Parts: sequence; C-alpha cells; structure tokens
Amino acid sequence: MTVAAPDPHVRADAEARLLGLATPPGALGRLGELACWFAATQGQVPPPELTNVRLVIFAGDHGVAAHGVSAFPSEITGAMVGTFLAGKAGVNALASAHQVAVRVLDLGVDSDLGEVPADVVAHKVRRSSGAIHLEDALTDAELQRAYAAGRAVAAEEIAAGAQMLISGDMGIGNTTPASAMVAAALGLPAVEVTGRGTGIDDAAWQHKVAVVQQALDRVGERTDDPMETLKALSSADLAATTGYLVAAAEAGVPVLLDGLMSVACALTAERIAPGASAWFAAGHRSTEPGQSLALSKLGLEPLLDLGLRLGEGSGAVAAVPVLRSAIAVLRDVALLSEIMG
Ligand SMILES: Cc1cc2ncn([C@H]3O[C@H](COP(=O)(O)O)[C@@H](O)[C@H]3O)c2cc1C
Ligand SMILES: O=C(O)c1cccnc1
Repeated sequence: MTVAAPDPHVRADAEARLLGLATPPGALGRLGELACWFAATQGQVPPPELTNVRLVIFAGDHGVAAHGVSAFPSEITGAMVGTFLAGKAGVNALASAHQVAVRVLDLGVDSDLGEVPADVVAHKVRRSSGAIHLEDALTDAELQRAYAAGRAVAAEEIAAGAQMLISGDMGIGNTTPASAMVAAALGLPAVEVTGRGTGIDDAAWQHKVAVVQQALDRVGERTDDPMETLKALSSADLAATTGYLVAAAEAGVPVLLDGLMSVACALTAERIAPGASAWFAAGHRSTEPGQSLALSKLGLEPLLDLGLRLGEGSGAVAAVPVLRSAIAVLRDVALLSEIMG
C-alpha cells in the first residue's frame, strides 16, 4: 500500500516561516530544509521541541556468520545484548548524552542470554537464520512473525509517545544479508555493494563478495518481490526492522536512519510501501558502500559523515542534536518583519 507524504500544506507553511526568519534566505542551509521536513512530519509550524526519540535495537544471529564473512564470532551478539541492557555499549553512551530511549529485543540471538527482562525475548522468532548462500533465511511463518513483531513494536513505541523512531541492529554477520538486500533491491552485483563490516582483510572480503553473490544467484528472480527478498536473504531481526520502518511511516512517525542494516531495511520498506521513505531522514553515512548506494536510491543525503561503522543505531543517535538544532532555529529565531518593526 502507498504511504502518503508528510503534510504538504504544513511543509509549505514551514518553508514560508523559514523564508521570513531574520536570516538571509538560504543561510540556514540544510538545517532549514530539515526543520521544514520535521515540522511537516509533526503537522505543526513551528515544530514542537524534540523530546521523545526512541531507539529499538533488533538483535539476531545469522547462519552465514559461520562461513567466514565476519571478523568476529556469533557469541558476541548475545554478549552485546547484555551490554545494551547494562547501558554500556557504544550507542548507550550516545543515547544518554542525547536523551534517546533505548530498547533492545532478541529476535533471533543464537546464544543463551541468561536472565533478561521478559520484554527482551517477547518477540523472539527463532535462533539464528538460514545461511543465505545455501538456503532461505526464514520460513514463511517465521517471516510473518518477525515482520508483524516489528510492526507491533513500532506501534508500542508510538503509543509511548515517540515523536521520532530510530532502528538499531546487533548481530555478527549482519552486513552480509544487509548487503544482499541492497544488491537485490538495486539489481547490482555483490562486488559493488559489499563492504568490510567489522573490518575483514582483503581475502575475507573477496570471500564475502562471493558469498553474497552466491546468495543472489541462488534466489534469482525472487528478489523482484520484497517479501520474498526478506524471506530468502534477511533474518528475523532484519525482517522485524523492515516491519518497524513500514509501520512508522504508515503511522506518520518520522524515522532517523542509521547505517547499512537500517538503510537496507528502509530500502526494502520503500519497496513494500511506496512513499514510506518520505518519512525517513538519514542520520549518517556509513563506510559500507551498500549504505551509500541505498541512500542515493532513496534520495536521502546523510546529516553526518564521520566514518562510523558501528551500527546499533549509533550514527542516527549522533545526528539527533543536528535535528534539534534545525528545530530550534525554526522555533526560536525572530521574523525579519518583527525586528524591522
Ligand atoms: C563488539 C561488537 C559490537 C558491535 N556493535 C555493533 N556491531 C556491528 O557489527 C556487526 C556487523 O559486522 P559483520 O557483518 O562484519 O559481523 C554487527 O554485529 C553489527 O551490529 C558490533 C560488532 C562487534 C564485534
Ligand atoms: O553500516 C553500519 O551500520 C555497520 C557497518 C559495519 C559494521 N556494523 C555496522
């Protein structure tokens, strides 16, 4: 189903206010554009202050991680879930600096998490996923459950007052399925989209390219369909992230996108629900080539370019202060007509 864009009348009002500010026309550059987009998503000029930003980290393991595509073992995924819960991961530091709420969910972690709050495992679909170069990542039933879980989680976060959502990822090996999703959506060969993830060397990168290409060749024309793409090439956590992004756009809640996983899911969300990407802004440019290619296709220019390659939602959370800067100028700067009496 097609998603309607943020209100064009509100956007036009916001653009008129921007032009009337006591600044030279265009002087606020991209902050001005960003403020107008945000005002339209909130249906208000000037836009409200941005106080309720909510990040959901979708965690899961990937069968392909056992096939030499990552610099790290799958056991890290479960350990990092504990680290997010303890507030000690990279994204936690950024989120507490910028007042972003963090929730972590296990959609498909393969290791035993021990004692965790019930909410963390409430949406668990399975352990790990099929190794995408050899078999489908998910069954039909698993895909439906994961996608519905992501939608339900978005609805919960919106009910909790989210003015803006962020998706984060945690899952060793996840840059491999995410690269395959981008290649599938753009019709590109693996060699153009595949990057180094956690930091693999040249030989491992060549192997990873071959694995991604094998996955694409295995799936063939099924990649023409975005849900088939999710079933064949993603995982429970990435399918849930895609459902979360579609549901946010349909509910009229904007999303600040993160790195490769977030953007691969956003690209897939736009294929499922054309128009959804009008509700998305790009937080940062990742070092992964697939992320930049997907952003170009979506027509999104990242706010930050800091060489980040962490995931977890970190690049989006780091961009929240830029968005708050944009909102502040459209709210707080006087109009030229006022100062000229
Ligand atoms: C300690 C650690 C923390 C992380 N936080 C996010 N990632 C990120 O790196 C991984 C993706 O890269 P690849 O596909 O090369 O495995 C994912 O776990 C992603 O969430 C991490 C990775 C590690 C090792
Ligand atoms: O683009 C990302 O978000 C990314 C890149 C490498 C590893 N983890 C995440």
